[in-house]
Amino acid sequence: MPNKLVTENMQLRDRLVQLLEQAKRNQQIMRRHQEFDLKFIAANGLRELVDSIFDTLSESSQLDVVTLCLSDADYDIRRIMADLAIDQSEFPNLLFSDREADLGLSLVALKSPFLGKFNSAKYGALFPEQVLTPVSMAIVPLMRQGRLIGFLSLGSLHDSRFSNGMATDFIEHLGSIIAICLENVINNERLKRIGLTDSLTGVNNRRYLELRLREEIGRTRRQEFSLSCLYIDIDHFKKINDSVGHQGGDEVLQQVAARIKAELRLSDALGRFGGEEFVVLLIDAPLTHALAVAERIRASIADQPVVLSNEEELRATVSIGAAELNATEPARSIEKIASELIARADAALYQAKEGGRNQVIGNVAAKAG
Ligand SMILES: Nc1nc2c(ncn2[C@@H]2O[C@H](COP(=O)(O)OP(=O)(O)OP(=O)(O)O)[C@@H](O)[C@H]2O)c(=O)[nH]1
Repeated sequence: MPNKLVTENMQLRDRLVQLLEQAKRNQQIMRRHQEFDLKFIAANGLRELVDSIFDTLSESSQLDVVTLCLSDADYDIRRIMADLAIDQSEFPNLLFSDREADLGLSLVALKSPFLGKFNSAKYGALFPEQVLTPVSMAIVPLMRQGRLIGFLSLGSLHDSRFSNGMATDFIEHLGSIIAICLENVINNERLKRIGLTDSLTGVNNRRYLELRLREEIGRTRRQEFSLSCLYIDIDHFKKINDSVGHQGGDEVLQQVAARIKAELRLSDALGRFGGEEFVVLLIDAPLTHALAVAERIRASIADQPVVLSNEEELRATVSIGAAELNATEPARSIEKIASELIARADAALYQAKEGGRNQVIGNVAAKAG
């Protein structure tokens, strides 16, 4: 009898040790999950979130390949990435689907995680050839408010890593956190763009230009590089509206904005300042450079007719005034310096209009004074 008790006691002790170990392991897993959550939630913007999804998951979960596929039928997310100067080639594992149908039925119908062997016919779209081909995988649909916004795909070169019947709680939780964070950063970027973008032409608006000008003046003061400003106005725009209608006029505005943008560097800033007026900030550019850019813009608009959506063609021209920030500005408020720079470019524009339009004038006198 005592022997039986001793054996039972030992068995219970063993069981207790096992349970304690299990509890410790669970606690470690929980802690790791919380670390994931915190990293994703703390990501400051789209680039940081995508970086953190790939780095954190590949390293901490020892996965051989992680891909993220986002539904982007309107090209909206890719446009946001371009505006944020995020080069898509930096993220070969970030994929986009233009249409759900392109992903195949088996994927679109997936409403909860799938764990199992990799099957290229069904899931090849999520692990394209340029990325590593896994042996086993977990595919996690990313859902927001009942809508599929993409897939997170985890792949391993070991066939036992993911198999049918494994618990999916953690993976489901991971999917919902990533879906919320993605939606959040993308919506934030959309909001920023709405507040600082001109809805007709898609270029920045006046508010953005004014904020950016203040920033650039501050930088110019600290680093002593040059900053120039172009004030661009479409000539006789009232006549254009009168001849092709307001909608045709809107199309001219869009095409002029696109032609100006095509002549600028990525670091320059273009904004629609008012009706048919645009302002460009040329970063690290003295007046001579600004005049050359302005001349290219003028020619790119005057030399090619604008073709409207109804195929009607018309000639448009612009007048441009240019001014450079005076590097030896006495210490005055940034607001004052900003408004004077714009006013000097505007004064040069006035001279260009007076001089017969379709021309560029630089505010040389003001620069010297
Ligand atoms: N289609 C369209 N027209 C606009 C928009 N905003 C302003 N306008 C028009 O732009 C015209 C500007 O005319 P004005 O300021 O008289 O100048 P202009 O005819 O371009 O003549 P100059 O600048 O002297 O060469 C007005 O007829 C406005 O109604 C817009 O968003 N769309």
